[in-house]
Amino acid sequence: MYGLKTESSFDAAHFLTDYHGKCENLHGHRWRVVAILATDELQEAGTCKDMVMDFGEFKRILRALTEELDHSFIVEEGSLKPQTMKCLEEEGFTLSVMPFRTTVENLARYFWQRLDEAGVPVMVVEVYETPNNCAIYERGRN
Ligand SMILES: Nc1nc2c(c(=O)[nH]1)N=C([C@H](O)[C@H](O)COP(=O)(O)OP(=O)(O)OP(=O)(O)O)CN2
Ligand SMILES: [Zn+2]
Repeated sequence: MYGLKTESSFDAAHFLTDYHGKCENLHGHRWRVVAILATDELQEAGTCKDMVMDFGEFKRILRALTEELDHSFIVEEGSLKPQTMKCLEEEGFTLSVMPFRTTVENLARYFWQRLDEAGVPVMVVEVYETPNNCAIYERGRN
């Protein structure tokens, strides 16, 4: 088994719905996303011969995904009143609406699924919410 690992980070705001503690309040993180690809065989020919995939392409794909959320407010769909959403939009804030509670576990699954949809052989995604706290989502556990 061959593996390839890269990472990308983004800054965003969020809050946890139905959380009883400080995380129920709007706050921010610098989320660090670490992605690991895995394949049994390397590519056989061409510019990517003997590679899992080109690092440049892997980094570009992951960075594009983190860039989508960078400096946005990640909001769980339905967690704010429609008029609140309207006001935030009218104020010009960038909202990233997600169909899930914005836990680091769900964000790890989100990035795993987006990488899978991009056609890369993703095995594991780790998302660090703080330097010490990380959630992991792995192939075969979806
Ligand atoms: N299993 C999970 N637990 C928590 C999550 C989560 O996504 N999954 N998220 C949060 C909050 O988002 C919160 O921002 C993180 O809280 P905390 O660990 O307390 O982070 P701090 O940086 O504030 O830690 P301090 O040690 O207090 O500085 C909570 N739990
Ligand atoms: Zn948080």
